[in-house]
Amino acid sequence: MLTTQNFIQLTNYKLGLDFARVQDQNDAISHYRNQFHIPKDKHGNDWLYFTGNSLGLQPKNTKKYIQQELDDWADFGVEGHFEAKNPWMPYHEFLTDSMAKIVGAKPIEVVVMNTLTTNLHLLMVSFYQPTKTKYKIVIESDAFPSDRYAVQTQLEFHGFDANEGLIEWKPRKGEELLNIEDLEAILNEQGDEIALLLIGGVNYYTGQYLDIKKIAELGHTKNCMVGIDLAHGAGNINPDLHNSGVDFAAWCTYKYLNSGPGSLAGLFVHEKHAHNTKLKRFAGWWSHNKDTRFNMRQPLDVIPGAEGWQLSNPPILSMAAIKASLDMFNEVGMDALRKKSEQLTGYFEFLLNELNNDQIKIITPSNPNERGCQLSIQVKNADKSLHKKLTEAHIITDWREPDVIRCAPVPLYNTFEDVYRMVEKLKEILN
Ligand SMILES: Cc1ncc(COP(=O)(O)O)c(C=O)c1O
Ligand SMILES: Nc1ccccc1C(=O)C[C@H](N)C(=O)O
Repeated sequence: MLTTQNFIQLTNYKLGLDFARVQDQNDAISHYRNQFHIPKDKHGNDWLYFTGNSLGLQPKNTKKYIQQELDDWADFGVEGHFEAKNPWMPYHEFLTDSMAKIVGAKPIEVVVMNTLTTNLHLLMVSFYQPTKTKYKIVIESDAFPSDRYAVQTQLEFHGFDANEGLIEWKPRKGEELLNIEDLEAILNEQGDEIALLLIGGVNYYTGQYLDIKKIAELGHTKNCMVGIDLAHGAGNINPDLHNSGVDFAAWCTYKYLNSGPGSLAGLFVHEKHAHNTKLKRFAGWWSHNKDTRFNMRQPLDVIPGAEGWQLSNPPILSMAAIKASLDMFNEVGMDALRKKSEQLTGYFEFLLNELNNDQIKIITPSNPNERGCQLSIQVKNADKSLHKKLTEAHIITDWREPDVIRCAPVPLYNTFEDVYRMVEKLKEILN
């Protein structure tokens, strides 16, 4: 596998456009790019799209999958719940096995439902059970704002002061990345007061992929519940959720899982909690035993496992888009994706380092085991003009305040040539 180190050893090799093209020719999964709509400029040239970490591109099959459900709705009305080609009553079950594979879970641990922040709240209803003395929540200091707001309002909902109850796991002074030893220190000092750790598995800003298993071990040693936000992890890295031992996790499907803007989210509850019917939860009729759901007037009989956290009958049109994407993931497999991803991002990192420009600094870890595909490029004395110039050249990255351009070469549809051209343009703008 080509890592950054390999690239550096390849000193005799011209690492320019020719190299990028050879890499693309040798890429075993390059044909998947043709299965996506790639936005184009007015001359018909493909944009260089590096924002799959915000909104993944549309698979060409998505329309067909949604059209199938529209046709079945037209043809069968309510009977589509049973008569549709993919009957709507169990539709979410068609997504479970593929989704479980993507995050390394057992099928009983996974369900697709709601949206990410909604799922985090529902999971906290069950897994944030504070007492008067053990009530604090740890998040990473630069958690995505939605997670921070969710946690603050959970604290307030339970009658605690959100400032006092929230503990931030911070990078050390002058650094951007988190150290697991610092989380350990927080737990050693305040573990008796901490009820929950809710951590972004891959940080949205730095792209740092944290050691989820270690976080779970540390949290559990102090009897804390451990939850992971996998928004930037699902479809990007292999989080091995079941073996990690985390209690719960949630993620969206519109980033690396290419399921469309605002699409439904994933939820994971570890098998060890699957049969604990005593866990508090907010329920709805979709939490209830499928065999007796339509008998009506029944006391709640919760489905074991993740499905028992569902509330409502789900939006099938959104699920159809998820199915289109997951069928592709199932075919390609996370191992092949990760393999290419490490090469593609390694190449990107190499080219950026070759620029040798002290105005820019990659803040994402250089160890492939501590990152997904995203590189976050900090720009000294930044204003947004660099990002604007890239966008004007149809190189789509995103800008995150105060000074970072996030750039995610996605192995399913980005090429080595995309990466090469992006860095060439960056060089031109910086000079
Ligand atoms: C880490 C993280 N958490 C939460 C969210 C919010 O997700 P949603 O709007 O789907 O609830 C996002 C992205 O929007 C995110 O990246
Ligand atoms: N859903 C969106 C809608 C509009 C604009 C951005 C988003 C994002 O997903 C942002 C992403 N979570 C991020 O890491 O910045």
